[in-house]
Amino acid sequence: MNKIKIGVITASDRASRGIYEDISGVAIQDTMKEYLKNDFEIVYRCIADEQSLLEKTMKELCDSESCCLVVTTGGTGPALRDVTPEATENVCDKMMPGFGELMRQVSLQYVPTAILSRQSAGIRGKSLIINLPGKPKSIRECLDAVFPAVPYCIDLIEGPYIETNEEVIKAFRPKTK
Ligand SMILES: Nc1ncnc2c1ncn2[C@@H]1O[C@H](COP(=O)(O)OP(=O)(O)OP(=O)(O)O)[C@@H](O)[C@H]1O
Ligand SMILES: Nc1nc2c(c(=O)[nH]1)N[C@H]1C(S)=C(S)[C@@H](COP(=O)(O)O)O[C@H]1N2
Repeated sequence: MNKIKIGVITASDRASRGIYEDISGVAIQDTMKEYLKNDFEIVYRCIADEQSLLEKTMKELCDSESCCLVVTTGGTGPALRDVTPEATENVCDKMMPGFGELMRQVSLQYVPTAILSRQSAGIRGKSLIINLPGKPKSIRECLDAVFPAVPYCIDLIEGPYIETNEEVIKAFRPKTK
């Protein structure tokens, strides 16, 4: 069986130019290592906040690399160059607004500016794309909230069966009988 692939896309003008280190992209990778029992491979890209480049990269990770999950960080706010949600919407067949709703609700416990994030999620083919904000500390805050629903979502789009380390994060799968 092929190894599961997880895509990580950092959308940051400055991290992509090497002005600062991409702490958030690394935090997503570290979180996946903690969460997942499956053997998996990360497909990582750190790119500028350019909508066409974001769309091209999302398509590449979903279609050519066959990532069952693609997690993005950055570019979800109101700034002129923040276009990650638009890119996500353009490449997705269907949007999954519940992810953004829950992440904003949980994030409000940490920062009042959580309402500034337009983060969302959506399905492209057999891939789930989830947007996270750019701030390094937001990665775990958001993923801990939504990840319990991710394995079942991937079941429903006919992706691989994802198993989690239950002492870290517990996947919820509704009983089918
Ligand atoms: N990938 C990242 N790694 C480390 N720190 C980050 C990253 N993304 C954002 N940050 C930090 O969070 C702050 C706010 O994030 P925000 O996404 O608004 O940055 P930004 O100024 O739009 O980034 P950029 O100019 O690189 O696109 C940044 O100033 C930076 O300190
Ligand atoms: N959990 C969490 N969510 C958060 C934040 C945070 O620090 N933690 N920062 C907020 C801020 S200040 C902004 S501007 C928006 C958008 O961030 P982005 O443009 O880096 O994606 O995310 C918000 N969501």
